[in-house]
Amino acid sequence: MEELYVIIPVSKFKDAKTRLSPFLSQNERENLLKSMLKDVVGYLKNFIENILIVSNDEDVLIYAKELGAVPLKENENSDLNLGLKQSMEFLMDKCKKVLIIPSDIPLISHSNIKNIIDSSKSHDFIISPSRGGGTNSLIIKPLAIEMVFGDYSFFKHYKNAVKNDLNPIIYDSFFLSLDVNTIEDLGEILLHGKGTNTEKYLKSLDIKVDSIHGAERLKVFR
Ligand SMILES: Nc1nc2c(ncn2[C@@H]2O[C@H](COP(=O)(O)OP(=O)(O)OP(=O)(O)O)[C@@H](O)[C@H]2O)c(=O)[nH]1
Ligand SMILES: C[C@H](OP(=O)(O)O)C(=O)O
Repeated sequence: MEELYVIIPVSKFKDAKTRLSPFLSQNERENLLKSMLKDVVGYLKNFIENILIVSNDEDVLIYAKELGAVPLKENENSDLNLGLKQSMEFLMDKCKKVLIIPSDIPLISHSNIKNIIDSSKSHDFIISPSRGGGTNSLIIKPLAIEMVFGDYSFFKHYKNAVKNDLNPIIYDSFFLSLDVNTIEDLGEILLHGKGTNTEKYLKSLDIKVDSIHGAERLKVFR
């Protein structure tokens, strides 16, 4: 039985990063998701071979195989939380713990994810917050708690861990907290993501970033 398996949930390419429309076209959003996924899987492969990608999109599953991940076809009429539940049911008898990581955190390569992986040997619940109250990494025993990704999921997951006496640990990381959802987030990747596939792709679109210290920190334009 493996110590740890990574689960990466990925939406349909055509539904990728809807909050970046119309700044990015549908094709550009699909390519952005592919670049981010390549960064996430490529970095994790330095530390762990067992990576499962769950999706309802056959093209995502083909891409998963190209990246050296195990593809899992999501059940029909599913969603993010049900897809994660299905993945953990599939892995129940294959690994002791799972590391759930979203596809949209390309700065993971600048984080120290190895700390979390090493800590998972002695802790059963390790969670990293995303900005806006979400969850950007989660180590648990399969099905230890209900998956409630969505609004304020970090607090809900943490509260559930306390209720179930799982002794939750919070792993705070700027780079892990930065999931790409808004145009301004693209600016953060251009600033901090030097050398990532995602930064290269954004530069290929001639997207630029300026510091403005206004209503938002960064102005992102093309
Ligand atoms: N398997 C699966 N993954 C999903 C689903 N919905 C979102 N995801 C993935 O879950 C992670 C977090 O999702 P979000 O941050 O909401 O990303 P998103 O849905 O692509 O972005 P928006 O369209 O802007 O909400 C990302 O890796 C998504 O690709 C789903 O229904 N099934
Ligand atoms: C899925 C959700 O991501 P967000 O929409 O907060 O980026 C979450 O982290 O629970």
